[in-house]
Amino acid sequence: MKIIIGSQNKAKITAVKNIFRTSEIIGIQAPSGVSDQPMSDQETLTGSINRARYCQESELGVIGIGLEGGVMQLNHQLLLCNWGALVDPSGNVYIASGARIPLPDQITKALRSGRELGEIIDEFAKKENVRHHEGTIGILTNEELTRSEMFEHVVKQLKGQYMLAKQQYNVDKI
Ligand SMILES: O=P(O)(O)OP(=O)(O)OP(=O)(O)OC[C@H]1O[C@@H](n2cnc3c(O)ncnc32)[C@H](O)[C@@H]1O
Ligand SMILES: [Mg+2]
Repeated sequence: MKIIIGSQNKAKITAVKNIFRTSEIIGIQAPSGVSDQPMSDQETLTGSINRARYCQESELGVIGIGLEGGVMQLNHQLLLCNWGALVDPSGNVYIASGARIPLPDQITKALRSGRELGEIIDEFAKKENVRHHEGTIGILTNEELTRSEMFEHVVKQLKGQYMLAKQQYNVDKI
């Protein structure tokens, strides 16, 4: 079955390809409908659902996947957060979140001044395009966990929920 991902980010596309090995998979630009830098779990989740729905509705009979990175506040601290959504050919929505990790004060301050994490982390790590490679999660975990590995966990949770629903309710036929 064809899968359309709402992003052209390499780390996101690699994650989906590594989990759905046999399907035809493409990435397209899809509007998240939220800010470029989501600042809460709710906003990040909404962005992933909007992207997944847009992709699913762009072609008949396909699966749409949206993966969205953001930050959220917990106990006066900002944490990196990630959400994913899968919309199946019948329009059912499955959601899952990824690993979370606190952001250093220096990054939190820059985010609170309105800048995007993608840009801040490049400065912090003295690298270019971190968002397409190891990601913020990779930099902050000394590369123990990369951005595409983290998204692989999210995609596994999405795929698993969808496969279970398919077995139990034959969702694609509803
Ligand atoms: O092209 P898209 O799919 O939008 O990919 P993106 O890298 O911009 O990723 P998101 O929109 O999902 O993430 C929102 C913001 O948070 C940043 N971000 C989130 N998680 C990150 C990570 O692990 N590494 C680097 N940047 C991250 C990202 O660069 C954006 O500024
Ligand atoms: Mg983005």
